[in-house]
Amino acid sequence: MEVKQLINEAITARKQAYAAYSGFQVGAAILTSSQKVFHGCNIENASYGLTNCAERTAIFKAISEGHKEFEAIAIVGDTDGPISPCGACRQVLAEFCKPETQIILADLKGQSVVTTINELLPGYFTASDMNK
Ligand SMILES: O=c1ccn([C@H]2C[C@H](O)[C@@H](CO)O2)c(=O)[nH]1
Ligand SMILES: [Zn+2]
Repeated sequence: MEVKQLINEAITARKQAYAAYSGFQVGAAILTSSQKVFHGCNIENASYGLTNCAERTAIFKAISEGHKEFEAIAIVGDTDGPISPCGACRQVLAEFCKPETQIILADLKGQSVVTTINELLPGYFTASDMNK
């Protein structure tokens, strides 16, 4: 699947955003190694800290349906230039992205960048860091 196609899937997913407090809608689409696409949007809460970002929604949906291998994820918001995932999402991405998994960040104006987890969160904490 083309980068542009996955961005379009994320743009479609964004329409489902529940952004009652920030008014900032985000969409995500994750492509599994079996070429299946799962969608996600941000889901806010009156207790603000309980908000789930779009990319985590997409990842959790895929994981909960038995898909753990990912080729790419696209994340889209109405930013000036590619959206920047929050720290919590970077750590969740680190759990499930391979070094070569394409992390596609985009805005609505056609600007995008393809990056990797090592670029987004260098030195991230991982399971193999634990002596046990
Ligand atoms: O990469 C991002 C950045 C922000 N948000 C959401 C969280 C919150 O609902 C709103 C404003 O931060 O945007 C995402 O879903 N993904
Ligand atoms: Zn986030």
